[in-house]
Amino acid sequence: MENFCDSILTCKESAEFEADFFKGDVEKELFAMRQASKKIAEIVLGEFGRILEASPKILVLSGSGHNGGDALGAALEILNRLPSSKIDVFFTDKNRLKPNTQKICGELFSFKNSVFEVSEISGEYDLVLEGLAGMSLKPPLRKGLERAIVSANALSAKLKVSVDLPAGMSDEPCGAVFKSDLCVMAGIAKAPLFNPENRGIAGRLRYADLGFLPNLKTKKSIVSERVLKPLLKLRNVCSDKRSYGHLFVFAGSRNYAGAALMNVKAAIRSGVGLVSAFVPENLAPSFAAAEPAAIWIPCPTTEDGSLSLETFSLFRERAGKETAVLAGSGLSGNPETLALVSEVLRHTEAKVVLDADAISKSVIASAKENRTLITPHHGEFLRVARSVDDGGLSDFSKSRKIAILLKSELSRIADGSNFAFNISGSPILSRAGSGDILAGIAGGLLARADLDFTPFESGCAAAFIAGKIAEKACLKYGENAYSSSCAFDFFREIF
Ligand SMILES: NC(=O)C1=CN([C@@H]2O[C@H](COP(=O)(O)OP(=O)(O)OC[C@H]3O[C@@H](n4cnc5c(N)ncnc54)[C@H](O)[C@@H]3O)[C@@H](O)[C@H]2O)[C@H](O)CC1
Repeated sequence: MENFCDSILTCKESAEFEADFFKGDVEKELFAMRQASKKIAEIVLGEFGRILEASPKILVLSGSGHNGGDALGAALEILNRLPSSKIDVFFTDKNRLKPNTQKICGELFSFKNSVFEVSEISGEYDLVLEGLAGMSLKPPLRKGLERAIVSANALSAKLKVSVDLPAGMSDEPCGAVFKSDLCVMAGIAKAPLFNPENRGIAGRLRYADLGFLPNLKTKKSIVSERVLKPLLKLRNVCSDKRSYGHLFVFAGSRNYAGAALMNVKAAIRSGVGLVSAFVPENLAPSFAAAEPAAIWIPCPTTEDGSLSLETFSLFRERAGKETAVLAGSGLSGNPETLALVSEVLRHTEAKVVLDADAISKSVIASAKENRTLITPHHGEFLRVARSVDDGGLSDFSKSRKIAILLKSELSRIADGSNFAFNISGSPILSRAGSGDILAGIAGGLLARADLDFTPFESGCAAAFIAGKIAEKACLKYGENAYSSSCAFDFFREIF
């Protein structure tokens, strides 16, 4: 199994690793700093250029460490790409800049008509790049830094970006913390960003992989874009649809019809060879018109319009062909429908994804060990588990031997041996339909015989892909004027 995750280290571990890796080699450090600066600028302009002006007014907040150098370097990169930018720079201690920070600072200030030093943090900016302090911050905060953080938090700006981690955030609480909209972790993903008490402070998290951190097996990790590698391979020329697996979907009901269609469309676009969807009989014709590539199986329903237990015989006629089963999206909590899902689980040898209503104690009791992924949001998870904290997630996955993709603004994937955060995506996903698409991707990937993903891997890949689709969709639609059904246009841009 390829490792699809990158390590998370504490600030202390990161500082120790970097000290050992760079061994004070200033040229090597400068190279890393330029790479970090470039990646930060690329993320800022690539993803958020849409909300900045063509001539942005930028404030750089620089400490004397390398964090400051990265922020100054990012401003320099932005200036090179948007030459009419106006840049103000505030230093906490200009006389003590580290040599590389000093060097980048000199390069930035050589643009005399565009770059100015300011002695206080005030005014209005399009973009704030905060590099006041990073992983080497030692509590308690000195007064100057604390004042700078407080003033920066009071500033009005379209986008506040913290470099590596927000100033004031560290392994231990230090007091004031810079509040950002975006945080670009440089070289190493830092643990404080993932502590529950810090969630939300740093805004959207992104990772600038500088390629110097080897794969260290850490307790917690972030999903890496390497997860896409198997999906970017050319398909085998001597293959047919069966080579890519067959997903059986049990989804939709009278009140939640669209969920089934979302599941199926997402699964098909995840590359699975065949999808058979068991849906309420009255919905099948319109679904077939909307997605003719799927096999729509009209199924008998209960009085309230959800799949009835009689559907089981339709499954039995086809059983054995499925390489994965996806059940639950829009299915309703009707006990008869849940009994159907339990019965299907008892009679399939395939891997399983359970979503939404199918995340119930009775259904999970029928799931086979090490073959199941559940995709709950917090409320759904609390129906079957005691706690949504990291420990609760690990304990549940370990004791039940199932993988969990717990959806939230920072989704977590665990399977008892592995624990990963997914950082792709944005609040554009906080709308109806996102979960159905996510479950469809997870089901589609899990069914793909050619990939042979574990439930944990398919959870990681699905969360990462759904997030990346959201990032691409934002560029076209912004975060508001968007519908989940537009997501299908963006699969091709990801893999
Ligand atoms: N190691 C490298 O060569 C590279 C690292 N990169 C990234 O740079 C930052 C870390 O840089 P570092 O210089 O180690 O630390 P900081 O920028 O966090 O500097 C700390 C900063 O804060 C001041 N400070 C410390 N404690 C306090 C306090 N209690 N109150 C006030 N101020 C405090 C200290 O004086 C410094 O000014 C990290 O992101 C790395 O990944 C580059 O990307 C590449 C090269």
